[in-house]
Amino acid sequence: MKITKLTLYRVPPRWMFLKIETDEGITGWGEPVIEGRARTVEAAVNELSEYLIGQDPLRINDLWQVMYRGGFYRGGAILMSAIAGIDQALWDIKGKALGVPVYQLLGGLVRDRMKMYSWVGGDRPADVIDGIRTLREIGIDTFKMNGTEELGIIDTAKAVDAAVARIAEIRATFGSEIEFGIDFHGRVAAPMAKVLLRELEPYRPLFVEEPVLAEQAEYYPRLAESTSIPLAAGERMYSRFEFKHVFQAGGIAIVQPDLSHAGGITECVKIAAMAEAYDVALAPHCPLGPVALAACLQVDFVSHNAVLQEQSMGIHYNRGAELLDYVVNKEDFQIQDGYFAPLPKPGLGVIVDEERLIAASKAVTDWRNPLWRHPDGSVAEW
Ligand SMILES: O=C(O)[C@H](O)[C@@H](O)[C@@H](O)[C@H](O)CO
Ligand SMILES: [Mg+2]
Repeated sequence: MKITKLTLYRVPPRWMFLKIETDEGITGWGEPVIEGRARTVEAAVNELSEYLIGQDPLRINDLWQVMYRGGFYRGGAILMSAIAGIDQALWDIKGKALGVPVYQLLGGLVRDRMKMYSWVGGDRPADVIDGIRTLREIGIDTFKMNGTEELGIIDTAKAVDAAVARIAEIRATFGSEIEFGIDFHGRVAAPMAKVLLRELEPYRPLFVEEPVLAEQAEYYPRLAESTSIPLAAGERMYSRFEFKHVFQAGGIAIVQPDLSHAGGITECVKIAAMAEAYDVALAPHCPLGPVALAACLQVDFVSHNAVLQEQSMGIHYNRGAELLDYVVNKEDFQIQDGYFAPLPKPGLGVIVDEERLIAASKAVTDWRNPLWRHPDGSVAEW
């Protein structure tokens, strides 16, 4: 079998789909994208396609090494997201060629269903109580929300009180009937992370995510010493070679590699295995589309240490399209009592509505994350 063509579709809300065609008529889909830099990843995928056209798509490991090691400069968000989407599509092709879901190619199921969580509260966390109440009606009992708005390197007791009051209200309203993670989203600097973690301790969040920016990872073990709240990170780490430092230093209880940013299935199964060796849980990051989610689920169902799966249904970014809008087999992604079932179809398990993609790609705009500023006019972490 040989790869014949790569086609990219940038579509609302902020996703990009990659179709890889072969000379045997089997097509694979991937979702290579960096939210807000889709055109940059598009260029990277087009450059990498030079190594792929004419090659055997079943030699995923070799193609991965060529894409990673073939360039003198490697790693980082753009190149690893381009590799990730291509890798997803190659696994999709392989599963379809052999007539089995990808999880079968990775050793089979370690669980019968996978726990998921939903976002509530939006960019500036608000209305989380109503959001939780609505989602509980469809059986979802695990949530994530942003912990704060903009926060200074050193900020006020008032800002801390606002962040804590929101969480206190959740526990006061729902008790321990629900669970929730709090995403600091990299908005919190190390000094304030310590303060917030201490103040949030009594409310026992399931985890605090990105307690500081990935580039401040050396603080993870120190912050972990100061709290019993499990710390989570990983969406802005892009390969085993970044995660290994986090595993060695300790402090992170849950790693969250993004299947569309950290080199794809080939890389993320390796990260999952490394995490297991360090007794670290896996909770793949996935605020993106259905192909990214399908790739996550394929890894979840073969990883003993997978504990939670993010998905973007109802997320505040999905303006212009919802998670399953481009999916034909929507029924396979149905959530039952807060869990996903294994995707039954060959490959990644998602049947893409290409006609819908083509139409949507004609009206796509370039999504950008907000540029926030502090009251003094300096740039704030979003
Ligand atoms: O946890 C999450 O989903 C992420 O922090 C998410 O909010 C960001 O990755 C966002 O997609 C960046 O544009
Ligand atoms: Mg996050």
